[in-house]
Amino acid sequence: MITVEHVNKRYDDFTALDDLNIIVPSGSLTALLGPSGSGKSTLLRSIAGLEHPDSGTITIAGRDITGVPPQQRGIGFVFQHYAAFTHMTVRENVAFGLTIRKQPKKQIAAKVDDLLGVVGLGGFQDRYPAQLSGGQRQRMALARALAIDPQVLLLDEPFGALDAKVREELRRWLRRLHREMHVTTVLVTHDQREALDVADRIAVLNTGRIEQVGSPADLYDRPATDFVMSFLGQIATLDGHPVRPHDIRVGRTPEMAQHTEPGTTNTAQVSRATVRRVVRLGFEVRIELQHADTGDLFTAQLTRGDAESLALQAGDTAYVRANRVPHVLHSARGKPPRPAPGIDPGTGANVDPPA
Ligand SMILES: Nc1ncnc2c1ncn2[C@@H]1O[C@H](COP(=O)(O)OP(=O)(O)OP(=O)(O)O)[C@@H](O)[C@H]1O
Repeated sequence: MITVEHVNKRYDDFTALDDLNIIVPSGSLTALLGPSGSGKSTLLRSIAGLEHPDSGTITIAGRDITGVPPQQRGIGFVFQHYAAFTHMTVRENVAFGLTIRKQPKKQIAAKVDDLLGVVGLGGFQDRYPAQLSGGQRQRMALARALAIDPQVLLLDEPFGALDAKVREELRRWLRRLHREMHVTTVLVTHDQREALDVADRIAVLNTGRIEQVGSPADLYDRPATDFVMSFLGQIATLDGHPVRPHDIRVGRTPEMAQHTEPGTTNTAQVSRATVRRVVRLGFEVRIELQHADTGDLFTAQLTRGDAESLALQAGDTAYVRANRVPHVLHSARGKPPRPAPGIDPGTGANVDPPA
């Protein structure tokens, strides 16, 4: 478990971390998610020992590491642009941390072969970094970070420089790797989709503070603040209520839009709108609509099947209704948070109920 308590970090008169508290449970894959400049990297680098907080404490597995040098913290670190040793082979790069720790050669060779297999680079051991693709280089970086059996793995936008398809593959791969190895992992990302895809816990940062920590479903369905709600996924406003685009029911008639899922109640009203544009994106279809009464523009997201059976086109009239409105726990930061079950009112962190 990593605990960060009352950590402050200023750069001149700029506050990068503002009395920040977070608990990262052992074995979790926690994403630090937030807009640019919210302090994600500063927090990660403080855990790594590459930045020194002005005040506060950081512990790993109960040990206060606040003043401990990075190499003695038991951490593996991977950056967006991995600084590989270009004159060393993949094998030598991965072995580096073990070689400088003067482990027996045979043991190192066995460990490195094992890790290269784990990251899917078996057979690439004699190549040089320049002979690898960007995705392969990042996997080599992961193998190198894992070689020292770290207690904690810290990843700073590790796939940020790669194209979308490779990123997606590596996310899936990271998820699997984490399932197999259970190393407590903290991943910095500004990409909400990446956080939702990969992490089992997400901490949303804003201006150097944690807005909320919880499972992806917690944050998505029960955002603690407006900021979390708007940051995690798109939000449309329908009749004054925030609603996720895929929670808008669209019909050709008021009755179709009125339909309520069995077992749910819904008091939202049906509104009339005009279809402005229909955008097909893979299996999803986005329908851009304009509210007939207010003139507001908003987007509904449908599956391709639903969209095809509706066959709406630009200019058509549609009827819409919010199927489900996210429940924001407290509407703005700074107001005393209403303690909700499972939320620590002091830190905003989610507290798992005792087993
Ligand atoms: N060495 C530094 N000197 C001065 N200001 C810094 C320094 N490092 C970071 N900052 C500032 O602290 C703030 C937080 O930076 P940080 O890199 O932690 O943000 P981030 O959330 O990781 O952003 P990004 O997603 O853009 O990397 C930023 O406004 C940044 O300009």
